[in-house]
Amino acid sequence: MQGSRPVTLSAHALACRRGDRLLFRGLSFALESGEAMHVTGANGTGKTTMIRALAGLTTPYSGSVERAGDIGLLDERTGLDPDLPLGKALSFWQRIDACSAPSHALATLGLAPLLDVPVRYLSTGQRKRAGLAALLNRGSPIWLLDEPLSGLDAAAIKQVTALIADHIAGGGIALIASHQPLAIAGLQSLAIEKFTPVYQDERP
Ligand SMILES: Nc1ncnc2c1ncn2[C@@H]1O[C@H](COP(=O)(O)OP(=O)(O)OP(=O)(O)O)[C@@H](O)[C@H]1O
Repeated sequence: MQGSRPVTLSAHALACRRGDRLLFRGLSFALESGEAMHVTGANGTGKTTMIRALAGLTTPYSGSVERAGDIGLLDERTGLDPDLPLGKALSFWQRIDACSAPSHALATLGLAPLLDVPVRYLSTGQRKRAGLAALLNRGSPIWLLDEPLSGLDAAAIKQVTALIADHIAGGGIALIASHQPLAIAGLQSLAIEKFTPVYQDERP
């Protein structure tokens, strides 16, 4: 997949804010080909915001992001046309991305029986698996996964965990924000702490 091109993702002293509120600051990490990191933190600490900054979808307040390799983002939006049958919705991106045929991903994720079902009729877990199929088809070396296990049953959690492990074993990078434990060997971790501003009372 990655060939001989280097695959890296790093952040240096990253800080992000939403509106007037600083969510976190001073986040640094560096991932290379074959490495994965589990990002944890309480609701609202800024995991999704960090992923969006890493993907270039939002500008960090300060700090920097560097990457070598294409990004594949999985979040709560599948990017699949809700009115199209699943098979056609996936094929649309196949043509745009000039990526591989979706059959492998469909079989792996148990989606083959759902190809004629409009995306809007898919259940939460089916939609999540459809988003993963689109991600697999894209073949991007750097995966940014925002809660990839939410809404999945036990069997699907195993399948998706195995897919992430395969991706890393194939030389990819995965950064995974998840409230759930991840059974992936060698996983690094990054805990985002809630930022508490320190106010200096300058009154006499
Ligand atoms: N568009 C927005 N405008 C203003 N504030 C926002 C916006 N989107 C998110 N926020 C706020 O930014 C903070 C961080 O949100 P974010 O979704 O990054 O957290 P999270 O760690 O991913 O949370 P969760 O674990 O619940 O998914 C939250 O307090 C949220 O209310």
